[in-house]
Amino acid sequence: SRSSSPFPGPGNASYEYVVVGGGTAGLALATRLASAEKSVAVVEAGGWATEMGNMTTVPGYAFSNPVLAPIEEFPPIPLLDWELLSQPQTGANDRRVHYAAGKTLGGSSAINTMAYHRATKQTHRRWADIAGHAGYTWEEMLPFFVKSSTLAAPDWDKRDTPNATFEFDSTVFCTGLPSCGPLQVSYSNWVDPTNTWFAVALGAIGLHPSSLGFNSGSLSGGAYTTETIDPNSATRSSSQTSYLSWALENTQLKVYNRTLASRIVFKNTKAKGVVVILSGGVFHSPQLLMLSGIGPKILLESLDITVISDLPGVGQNLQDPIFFSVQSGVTTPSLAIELADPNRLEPNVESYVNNQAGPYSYAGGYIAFEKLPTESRVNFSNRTSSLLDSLPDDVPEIEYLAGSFPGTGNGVTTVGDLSAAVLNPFSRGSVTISSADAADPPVIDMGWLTDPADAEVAVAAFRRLRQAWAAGSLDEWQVGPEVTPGAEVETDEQILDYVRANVIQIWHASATNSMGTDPDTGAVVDWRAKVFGVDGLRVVDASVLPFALPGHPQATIYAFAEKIAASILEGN
Ligand SMILES: Cc1cc2nc3c(=O)[nH]c(=O)nc-3n(C[C@H](O)[C@H](O)[C@H](O)COP(=O)(O)OP(=O)(O)OC[C@H]3O[C@@H](n4cnc5c(N)ncnc54)[C@H](O)[C@@H]3O)c2cc1C
Repeated sequence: SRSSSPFPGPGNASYEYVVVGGGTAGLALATRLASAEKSVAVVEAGGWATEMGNMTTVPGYAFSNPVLAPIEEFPPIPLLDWELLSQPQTGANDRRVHYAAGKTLGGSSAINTMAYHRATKQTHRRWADIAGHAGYTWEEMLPFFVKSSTLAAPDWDKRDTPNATFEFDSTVFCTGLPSCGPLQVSYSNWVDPTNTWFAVALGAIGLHPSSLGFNSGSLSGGAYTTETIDPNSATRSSSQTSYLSWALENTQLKVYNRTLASRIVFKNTKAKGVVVILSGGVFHSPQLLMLSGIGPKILLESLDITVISDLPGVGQNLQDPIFFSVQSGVTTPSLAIELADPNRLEPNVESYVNNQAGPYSYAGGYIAFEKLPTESRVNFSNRTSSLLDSLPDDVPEIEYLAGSFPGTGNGVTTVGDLSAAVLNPFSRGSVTISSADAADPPVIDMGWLTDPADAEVAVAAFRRLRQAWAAGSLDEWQVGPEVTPGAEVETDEQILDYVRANVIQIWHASATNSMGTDPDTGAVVDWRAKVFGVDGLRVVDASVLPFALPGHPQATIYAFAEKIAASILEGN
């Protein structure tokens, strides 16, 4: 761990490649370019995540990190987080939401909740069609998923949960070879007992365990997820601990951290330096483009910013999957109880430190995906049905997640939480700027539930959650009536009110600089991630995904960074 940068300030140094943003994609890409003996500098606004002690390294803390607070009065954590606050969400009772975004080397990979899985085969087909390039098909992307990661099989002894064993597909990974990728992917060395129950409950409503897991191009049914956890130390694997650590030992990569990039400098329409690769993430990359004169002309002119390229799509098309839950009291042991009980502290710390196991080694467990069944769709409007029908066949509509929290009294020691995420939002948000100063935060509107189709899908998903709770398999374990929202919330209208009042983000916002073929239709970058209308500038991060990926995006963002690095090195 380091407490300060080993590198001097930028001065007049020059590089072949400058990567702006040392986050998930940025460090993966910079490492690959540096390992090919290119001169590369990374400019990162944040410092080192270890300045917050072990908050970001211990998997068991991933869900209790205060950075997750999605509320207007959130606790500031400037060493990790950009402290972004959204615009009032008109579709969610005008709430303003704190939206965590990693401000540290590693970016959001240093604060995320570590679930690792890939998208579906037809998601990649859709991406290839929109990008106008076959390089985004599953077959073409798989080598980059493999190149970025190393899989460790579950350690069944440490997991020690006989009813949570499963099959998985290791053929889509590199396992244990020296040439495997730096990102460590494994299964937690502990299982939250509540998850084993939820797996049964989801099975009872038709979401059966997948024998492949979620890394083989299919997202259907349930599985214990792979996580970005280093299996040897049971600590977080981020782009900093994996790629950057290696690069600092083995390449000439320069890192300028605690350095805020305020704009990209152009000579005519050519970015100064050989190539600038912008990797500031879904909110800051569009902000930096606009500050640099790339974006909607009318807006830029209104802020006295010289227009370099009039690209109306910059900051538009934001897609942000939402989620909400149904909760009941439960009687099983749980992560929440383990971490809250002072009597369990010593044995749990001992198990973690000496054996890399126990609750502190755990981040996330069982998740499930589905297209809503026919009976859930009967009340959909024709418009909603046809929007959903326009998605590829293998793209799930809903993700289910399980969790637990300390109890609420009245004999309830643990609250079991079943959540649903609406994966393909038809609502659109935006990122814009209110000044020409990089020190002012970007203006973020996620657009939650502003499209009625999302509201219909959310109500249907909510009813599926209740079906899972009611499926019978949870009876011996569930205590009392539903805690949240409670049985009085019954009609579609009441359910939607509850959703609007309580929905939060799952931190997977994307597509604010969408990839495509035609800037007139809102595309910002081409298939090589090159920005339209200028030279020497690419954007490589979650902002250029053409749409919200089904489920958790980090696996794809690493693979995408690998793909663009390879493409640059091939001269594309
Ligand atoms: C709380 C949370 C939980 C999540 N959980 C999961 C999960 O479990 N699984 C999953 O797959 N995905 C998860 N995600 C999503 C995933 O982590 C992100 O989509 C992904 O990490 C984004 O990568 P990126 O490269 O686009 O941006 P980031 O990793 O955010 O990197 C952007 C970097 O740019 C830097 N930067 C920005 N502006 C400037 C500037 N002006 N000057 C210098 N530097 C700048 C930032 O400090 C940051 O380091 C989660 C995200 C969050 C926030």
